[in-house]
Amino acid sequence: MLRIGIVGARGHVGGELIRLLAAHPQFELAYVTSRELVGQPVSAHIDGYGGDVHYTSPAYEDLPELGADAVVLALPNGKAAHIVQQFDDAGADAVILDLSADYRFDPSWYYGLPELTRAQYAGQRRISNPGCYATAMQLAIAPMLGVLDGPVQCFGVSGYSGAGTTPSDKNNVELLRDNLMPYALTGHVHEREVSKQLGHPIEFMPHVAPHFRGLTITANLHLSIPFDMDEVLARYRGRYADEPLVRVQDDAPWVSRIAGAHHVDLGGFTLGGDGKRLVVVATEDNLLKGAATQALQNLNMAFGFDEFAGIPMEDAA
Ligand SMILES: NC(=O)C1=CN([C@@H]2O[C@H](COP(=O)(O)OP(=O)(O)OC[C@H]3O[C@@H](n4cnc5c(N)ncnc54)[C@H](OP(=O)(O)O)[C@@H]3O)[C@@H](O)[C@H]2O)C=CC1
Ligand SMILES: CC(=O)N[C@@H](CCC(=O)OP(=O)(O)O)C(=O)O
Repeated sequence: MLRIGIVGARGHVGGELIRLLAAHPQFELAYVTSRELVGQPVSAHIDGYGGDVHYTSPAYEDLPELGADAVVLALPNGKAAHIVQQFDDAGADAVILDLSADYRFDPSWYYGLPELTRAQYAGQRRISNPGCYATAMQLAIAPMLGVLDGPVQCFGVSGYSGAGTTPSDKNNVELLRDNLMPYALTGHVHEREVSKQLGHPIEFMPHVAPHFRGLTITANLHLSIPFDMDEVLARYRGRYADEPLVRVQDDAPWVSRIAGAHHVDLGGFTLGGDGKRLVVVATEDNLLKGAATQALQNLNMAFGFDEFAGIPMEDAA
């Protein structure tokens, strides 16, 4: 068994990753850290986890000595560099997978959105996991690259688990009740992330809603040549035909149906009258394909396992 450490395991994403790793045939938990839950059994906090691992809170300087084969950083943005430095200083060769935005713009790290980037995986030991909205946006837009005319507009709505556990307006259930909260309407980090990764400008307008998990992206694509619906569907179905975690459907997907699922749904394809404006809807569980499930795909790849090992495959609706 390969041993995986999770730094920041109290969080929403860390919790999902604990569940996935505990059920994985080739991985086991080396350690899970939380300052707040130190000493407590993981089984008291994670439904369905029956192991005997307890939360610990080692000094970051001591992490390289703990001997995990891979370390997952599930901390808020801005915390990763100091930890990476400890591994560099110790000459420790563990795989490091960072869930935050800290290394998504660093070309020396592999950017792991496997459906779009796995051909670029060449044994890198440093892996940056994409943002949740950024995953959905890239999968929704990628099949039309090359026939886009101008920026793509993306209207996003996320459940409040996307805002993490550190208290803020965006995860305050009182402020969110009966509400839709717009934020970062230009310049969100995922706008820059998607524009860079696709090599095409996108304009992203995020909102947070009262539900807990799951996000919707409605993408508005202006096209350089007219398309009919059969051509659009052929592009999407062809591109994702062999991808178990990307499903293409005719109807617009609903966020209420994606919570707890490991894949992304794409659908609701609608063309304007001249065939040169396309609207596409994507839904995704931000904590799963938007974070933990994608991290597991990347860890599987890093250790040469089947990319989908340990990922539950739901039946298509
Ligand atoms: N939530 C989501 O939908 C997604 C999140 N991500 C990214 O994944 C990472 C984790 O997200 P999420 O689980 O939501 O975050 P949470 O806020 O839920 O959890 C953060 C974790 O980090 C620890 N932590 C919090 N503040 C600090 C601090 N100042 N210094 C050190 N440790 C701290 C917490 O544990 P403790 O305080 O007990 O030590 C906790 O374990 C983030 O980088 C996020 O951007 C990526 C995609 C989707
Ligand atoms: C609702 C909400 O606040 N969502 C987060 C996105 C979560 C995520 O994927 O953020 P990272 O890029 O930090 O990993 C946000 O907009 O920043």
